Order: sequence, then structure tokens, then C-alpha cells
Amino acid sequence: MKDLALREKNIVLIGFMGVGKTTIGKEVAKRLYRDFLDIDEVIEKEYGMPTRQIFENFGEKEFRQKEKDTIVDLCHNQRLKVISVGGGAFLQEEIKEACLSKCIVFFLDLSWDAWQDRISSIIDSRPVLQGKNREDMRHLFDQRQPIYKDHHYKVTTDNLNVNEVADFIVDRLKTAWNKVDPNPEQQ
Ligand SMILES: Nc1ncnc2c1ncn2[C@@H]1O[C@H](COP(=O)(O)OP(=O)(O)O)[C@@H](O)[C@H]1O
Ligand SMILES: O=C(O)C1=C[C@@H](OP(=O)(O)O)[C@@H](O)[C@H](O)C1
Ligand SMILES: [Mg+2]
Repeated sequence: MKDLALREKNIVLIGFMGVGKTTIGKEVAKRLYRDFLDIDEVIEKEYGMPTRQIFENFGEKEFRQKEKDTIVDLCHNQRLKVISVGGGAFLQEEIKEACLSKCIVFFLDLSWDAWQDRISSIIDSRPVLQGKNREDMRHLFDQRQPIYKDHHYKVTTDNLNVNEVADFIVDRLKTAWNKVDPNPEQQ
């Protein structure tokens, strides 16, 4: 696929697990009348089981390979999608490179203090949190932050509800689109 116009590019949400990528991605897609894809859901559908079971039955290595193949393929062959990737996706350079070169990447940032309030709602479904105490989680949280450093836009989500974050993202996009292409329908 040739290089896309800014308005046609896929929008990708990145950030640590539990920051709200899946929930907010759906809302952004609704507001833009676009299809939404959550990479974990795509992989879960293919395997017919939840991520945690994929890790248990096939191992993290296989999950990461599938994650890479799925995201890189979408980046190169799809347009106009809103895509939420898993919190570990940007550990892989090929994923990072494909997303940053082909898509518009939003980093959803959340402080450690605010993130801790999410633990009870995500703990059972996140394989990488299994068996970890608070200190281990803090270590993982800190260790992961550098992988999100490269992005196009950052949204600090502390004190913002889901609708407010989605509105913020859509507002940022519309400003950027209008800057490069103020009258798209006249072309
Ligand atoms: N801005 C927000 N404020 C409060 N709760 C949120 C917010 N964004 C997401 N959540 C909640 O946090 C939990 C994790 O959200 P999820 O979308 O699964 O995160 P991710 O996909 O980044 O792992 C869900 O219970 C969701 O309802
Ligand atoms: O951070 C990670 O390594 C992971 C995050 C998860 O996605 P969310 O970020 O949507 O929770 C999911 O891809 C898998 O459990 C691994
Ligand atoms: Mg998710």
C-alpha cells in the first residue's frame, strides 16, 4: 500500500496494561465512525481462548510472534482503523517501527498512583501480572515506560474519564487533519 494521507492513517493506542487502550479505542472509533480493532481480541478470536490461556497453553513467545505478525500486517495493509495494541507490543522493534512509520500513535499515560486503582479490575485477565506483588508490578511499570517514549501524541489520563480521553484524542486528530488538509471534500 502506498503512503496514506494523514486522514486515512490508522490510529494506534499504546501504553501500559490497564491504562484504558481497549476501552478508549472503542470510544474513539465510535466518534470517528471507524472500525475498531483490539489486537488481543483479534488473537483471542484466532485461538478461541483468552490471552491468559494462550500464554499458559502455547507460551509467551508464540503470543509475541502472533502479536507482531498481526500488527505489522495491519499497519501495512489496512487504513482508517482505530487499533489498540497490548501493553507489551512496543517491546518489539518491528512493531514499533511499523506503527510509528505508518500510523498515528497515541501514548496513553497514567501515573503509578492512579494505575494502582486499576489492579483489581485487570489482575485476573493479564498473564504478565500473575504471581506478582505490588513491588514487582511497580518494577514492571517502571521498566516498561521507556518503550512508550516514541509516539506522536501523549495523553495524560490521570483525572480524565473515558469520554474525556476519547474527546481529547479526537480533538487532537481533527486539529492535525485540518492543518494539512482543511477542505478534504473539495478535492
Ligand atoms: N480514563 C479512565 N478512567 C477510569 N477508568 C478507566 C479509564 N480508562 C479505562 N478505565 C478502566 O480501566 C480498566 C482497564 O481498561 P482497558 O481498556 O482494559 O485497559 P488496557 O486495554 O489499556 O489494558 C477497565 O476496567 C476500564 O473500564
Ligand atoms: O503488557 C503486556 O505484556 C500485555 C498486555 C495485554 O494487553 P493490555 O495492555 O490491553 O492489557 C496483553 O497484550 C497481554 O496480556 C500482555
Ligand atoms: Mg487492552
